[in-house]
Amino acid sequence: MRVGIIGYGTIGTDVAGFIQRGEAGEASLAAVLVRKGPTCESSLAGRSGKPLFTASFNEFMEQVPDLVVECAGHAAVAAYGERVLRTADFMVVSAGALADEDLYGRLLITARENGHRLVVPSAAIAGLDRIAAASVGHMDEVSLITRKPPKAWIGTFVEDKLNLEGLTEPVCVFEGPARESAKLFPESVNVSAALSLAGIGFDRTTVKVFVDPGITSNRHQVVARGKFGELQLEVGNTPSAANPKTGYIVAMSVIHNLQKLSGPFMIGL
Ligand SMILES: NC(=O)C1=CN([C@@H]2O[C@H](COP(=O)(O)OP(=O)(O)OC[C@H]3O[C@@H](n4cnc5c(N)ncnc54)[C@H](O)[C@@H]3O)[C@@H](O)[C@H]2O)C=CC1
Ligand SMILES: O=C([O-])CC(=O)C(=O)O
Repeated sequence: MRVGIIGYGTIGTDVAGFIQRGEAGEASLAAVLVRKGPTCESSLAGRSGKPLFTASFNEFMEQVPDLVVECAGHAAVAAYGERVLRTADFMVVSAGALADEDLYGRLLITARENGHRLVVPSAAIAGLDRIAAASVGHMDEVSLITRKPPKAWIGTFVEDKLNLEGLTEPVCVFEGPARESAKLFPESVNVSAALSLAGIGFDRTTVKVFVDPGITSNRHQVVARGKFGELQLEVGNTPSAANPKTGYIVAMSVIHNLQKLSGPFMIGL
């Protein structure tokens, strides 16, 4: 399976490294779409030889990837999604982009018409297998509480509202439906979108977001109730050194999905 990556930041670099070290099953790395490009990173050699680094989307797609992994943010999903799905499967890490109903609808139609798939990995959250199965029946509630340390909010609008360095207590910076949280925190609460897509949708999934000076990991608590029974879980993701908003687990989850999609055995669906 030939893979293309859009975005060579924190997640994209990790994903490329895992693939080149042979850790992504049968997947090989065909090309990386960067914003300004070809860079010195074109020296990234490994299992797939040297993948093409390019800033040209056409050149990128000419490498004929079977699957494109988006690791570049909401705008990239909107800019490239339909064009990717005409010729390849599309794995969307920036799942919050799909809170735009119109975009989500167009991506699904394009995928269906062209025989490709839109794939959302679990990424920073857990339990989507159970939530998705549970949503086959009636569900009463799916809720999420996301908490991240102050440094994870640097560079977001939260920085303008709070003195991040001076916080001594957790502060709730959002409470409402997932459709709003996914749009309001494009780099930080994509988990609310993945949870919504797995379960009862963006409007019924409820979300609270906290800046919490008392923690060192990025924490996501999920509660769900319905005909299936109930689920309560909490994950604590180690923040990446390169970007404290993002947990290392995100790239690992992408790699696990590449293993599933390219190989003979699937688990954790
Ligand atoms: N689903 C989930 O659980 C999570 C999703 N995310 C999403 O993943 C995105 C990426 O996260 P990081 O790698 O930590 O961010 P990052 O800021 O370290 O890297 C993003 C990279 O994408 C590049 N880029 C942006 N637009 C591009 C374009 N049009 N073409 C090519 N490259 C482009 C940037 O130059 C940058 O190098 C976040 O913005 C967020 O939306 C992040 C963490 C968890
Ligand atoms: O990595 C995390 O813990 C979650 C994250 O940034 C997101 O959902 O966008």
